[in-house]
Amino acid sequence: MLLHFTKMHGLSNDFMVVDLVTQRARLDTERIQQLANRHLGIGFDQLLLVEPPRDPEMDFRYRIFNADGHEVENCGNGARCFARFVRGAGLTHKREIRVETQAGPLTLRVEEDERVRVNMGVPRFAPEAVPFDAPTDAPTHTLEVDDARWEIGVVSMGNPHAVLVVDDVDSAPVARLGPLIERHVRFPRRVNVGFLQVVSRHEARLRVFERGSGETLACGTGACAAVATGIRRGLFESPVDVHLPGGTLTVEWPTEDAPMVMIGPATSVFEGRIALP
Ligand SMILES: N[C@H](CCC[C@H](N)C(=O)O)C(=O)O
Repeated sequence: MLLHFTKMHGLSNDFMVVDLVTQRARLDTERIQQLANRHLGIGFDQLLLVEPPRDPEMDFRYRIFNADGHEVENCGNGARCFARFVRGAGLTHKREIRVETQAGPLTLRVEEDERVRVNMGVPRFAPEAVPFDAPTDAPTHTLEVDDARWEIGVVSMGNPHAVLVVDDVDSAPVARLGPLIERHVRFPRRVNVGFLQVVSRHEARLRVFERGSGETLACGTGACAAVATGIRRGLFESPVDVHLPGGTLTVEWPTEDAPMVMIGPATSVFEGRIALP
């Protein structure tokens, strides 16, 4: 069978988007790994599946798979691409779109300028919500990695994030520390790892070593995690512009019990078809 897909990106975090409302396909872990391969397949950081909702209150079901083929709870850059995809594909004409994810409901709003505003929900710091092995939800935790002790912020944006503050993201040990923290024993479901440089109270630079995909050029939930842990550590005030290698996201979090809002672009690159056995 021929599977139709659209290649998209959010600040260079790239996705294969598949409409499973009007198509049928079974994509198992091995097949997703093959499709993610940048030499032998299509190549992407994540696969996004558009499915009919199970909850009648929702417009769509939004499923996310990392390049390693495993399904995950949330993807912020993907949510923006999802919103623009379903409108571009004529699956909805709404500007405010409600989607169900593994992490719960998300509200996506396509603005007049085609940027997308995503209500990312309330960040959760309780260790059991991440999950993370720690006695309390303190603003920072000490993690022993590579014979050194690192102070990290830990938060769930639906998916797990650990955030380290560094002096300069350009020289941060992303390639060395990223994989070690991603698979650290205290994170039973692994973790996304953010390397955060504080520029001012309203500005940050960030690189993210993503769980299941490696370093990406942008990470939406990572930007939210950096702001959430940063505000809790007294480093930022809302709103915060987060500069990632692929571009800038604006993150708003007016009070600790309020939902976090992320605003940014979403871009379609090409449409394609690929033969599946
Ligand atoms: N690697 C993430 C999923 C994709 C998140 C990222 N691409 C974003 O924009 O939020 C995880 O395993 O939780």
